[in-house]
Amino acid sequence: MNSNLSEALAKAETLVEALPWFQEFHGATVVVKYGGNAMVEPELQRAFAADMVFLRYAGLKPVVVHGGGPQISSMLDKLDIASEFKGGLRVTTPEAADVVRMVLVGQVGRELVGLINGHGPYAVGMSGEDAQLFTAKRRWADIDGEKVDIGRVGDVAGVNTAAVDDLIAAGRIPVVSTVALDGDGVLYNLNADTAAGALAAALGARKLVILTDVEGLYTDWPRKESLVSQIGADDLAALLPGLQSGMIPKMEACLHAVKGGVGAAHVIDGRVPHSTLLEVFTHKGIGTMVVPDEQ
Ligand SMILES: Nc1ncnc2c1ncn2[C@@H]1O[C@H](COP(=O)(O)OP(=O)(O)O)[C@@H](O)[C@H]1O
Ligand SMILES: CC(=O)N[C@@H](CCC(=O)OP(=O)(O)O)C(=O)O
Repeated sequence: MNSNLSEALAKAETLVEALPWFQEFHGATVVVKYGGNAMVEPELQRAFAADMVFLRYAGLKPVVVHGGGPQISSMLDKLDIASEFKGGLRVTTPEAADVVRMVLVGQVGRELVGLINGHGPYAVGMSGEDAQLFTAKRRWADIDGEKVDIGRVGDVAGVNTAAVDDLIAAGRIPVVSTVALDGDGVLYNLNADTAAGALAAALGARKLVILTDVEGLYTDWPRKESLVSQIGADDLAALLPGLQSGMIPKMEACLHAVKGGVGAAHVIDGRVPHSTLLEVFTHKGIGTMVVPDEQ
């Protein structure tokens, strides 16, 4: 067999390997959370945008929720506004909340919408404020069992999926920026993992996929051998109090999603190009998978 033909056959095998997953996930809603740390390379952003369009053409219904922590930090630095994290959440003054909205809605969200729409008229950006997608309520950080005031940081008090449902029904790819108002119209900064978990549960999504800058969850961070490939909801709940920094909202979101009826929640390495496709369409998947307890 000549080398051109064997190369072509290898490609055909890759496509055929994906067939069961195309069948399994046809018509399924998948919420993909794209973390700010996984979008620092332009090439990775382009690959991510192509993957979302691929999912759509493969018959899935992707909904993107994006972060932008590093991008917010860099804008706050430029504006000389101090910022720190407590329990994985940014302490947010009213002034910082305006910057968070400006960066997430006006910059990061726009860039992703533009990249996806390089492939056709699919992406529509929206903020948690639009059509009351999210209603916020004040959130405190939990530091060693103590409630700590972190300002304008919101938890999700309610999700109204109507506008997202409309966009999905029209064949669009919603791209969600995670700021929201409370009942009095006060602006809150929602952690993007938290918002993605809540949205996945409210939509009855089949999967939540969280792209970050690490291979997955380590039970004993950063010991390499402690990387978890699969964990049940109860075991994860037992592990949560011992987790640190950015992993806290991520794993809380996974737990919230699977407890809320989502089939599985994954934390995967967004530094790997096309990691979402590898997760959805290959036998082994990648990263850490959180499953409901009955599995
Ligand atoms: N147990 C853990 N397992 C994996 N990563 C961890 C763990 N504890 C802390 N981390 C840190 O969490 C980071 C991911 O969170 P974060 O920086 O908030 O990412 P993102 O911008 O994708 O939301 C990793 O880069 C890693 O440094
Ligand atoms: C309350 C809180 O921490 N909000 C986050 C919102 C952005 C985010 O979650 O971005 P990543 O997904 O890139 O971490 C922040 O201000 O950084």
